[in-house]
Amino acid sequence: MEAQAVEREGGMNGLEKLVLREGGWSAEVYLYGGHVTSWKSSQGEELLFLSSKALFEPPKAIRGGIPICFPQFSNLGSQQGHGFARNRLWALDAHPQLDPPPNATAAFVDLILSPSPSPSHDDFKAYPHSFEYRLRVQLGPAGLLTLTSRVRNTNSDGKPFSFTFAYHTYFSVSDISEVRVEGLETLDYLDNLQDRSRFTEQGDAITFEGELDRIYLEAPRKIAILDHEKNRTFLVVKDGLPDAVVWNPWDKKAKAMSDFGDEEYKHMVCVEAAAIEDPVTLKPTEEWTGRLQLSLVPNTHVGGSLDVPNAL
Ligand SMILES: O=P(O)(O)OC[C@H]1O[C@@H](O)[C@H](O)[C@@H](O)[C@@H]1O
Repeated sequence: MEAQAVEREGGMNGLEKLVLREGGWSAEVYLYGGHVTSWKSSQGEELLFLSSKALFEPPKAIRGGIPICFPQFSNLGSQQGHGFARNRLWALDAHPQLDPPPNATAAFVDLILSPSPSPSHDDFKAYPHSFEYRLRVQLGPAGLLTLTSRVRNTNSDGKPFSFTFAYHTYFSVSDISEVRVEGLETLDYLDNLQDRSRFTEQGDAITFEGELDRIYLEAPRKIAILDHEKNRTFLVVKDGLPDAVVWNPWDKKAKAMSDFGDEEYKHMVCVEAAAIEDPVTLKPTEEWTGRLQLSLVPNTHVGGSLDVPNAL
């Protein structure tokens, strides 16, 4: 369903996108991947990182914005890396099952990942389950960007299924060496650069001096990304998503990625709200909801009094 402040436009390479506008802010969502590629402040400043080399060429995932990793995070299973949702064409959801937001000024769009394909389709062979995946992207007052994912098991064979998941958000930052991620201190993490061995975070914040690729376990609901140079903080609020991934490829890996500029690692950081260590398991008719809320606040530490909208 499209609210009034939403327009359908042609995007890169003829791929369709939806543009949400609210109070001078805007966000863009491609049907390809159900992928948010832009979130701009009322000053017109882009807040998400999108690579200048992003391809917008199916079946390659778009490098930047907010890819959706489903039904598998990374290579944790037999699926393609980060699952198939980010490189499928989603559709507008004609029958959204969420009520319109109570705030009448919010712009929102409801998408659905095409219902499970026939048994002969490669996706079904890789993930032989019937599901409905509905995504609402909403832009509210003061630019609050909310992504709500709802996955329902529609298997008629009585079988449960499991998945891992991440909102793989790429944030735009002025200079990665000046960035602090707060809220993950003292947590256990799995280090993707060391065979996912388990460690405990020792620092009082995460800072970046080289490649970093970690899955923080049972992370708190709020995580802050402080950008000193810009004097601003991104606030990530997650519900239904216990874990958090922090990733920066740094110079060597940046050079090895064909859809990423050699120097672009300096201006991005991924902080991903995720469900990884304990996969989500749904019995038939059961539904899971995972919600991500992004907002921008003046430089604030995560312990401070931040205005966080209600939980699920
Ligand atoms: O290149 P991809 O498939 O988009 O993945 C990018 C990165 O995604 C992160 O979530 C992973 O932790 C990294 O290991 C990975 O390199």
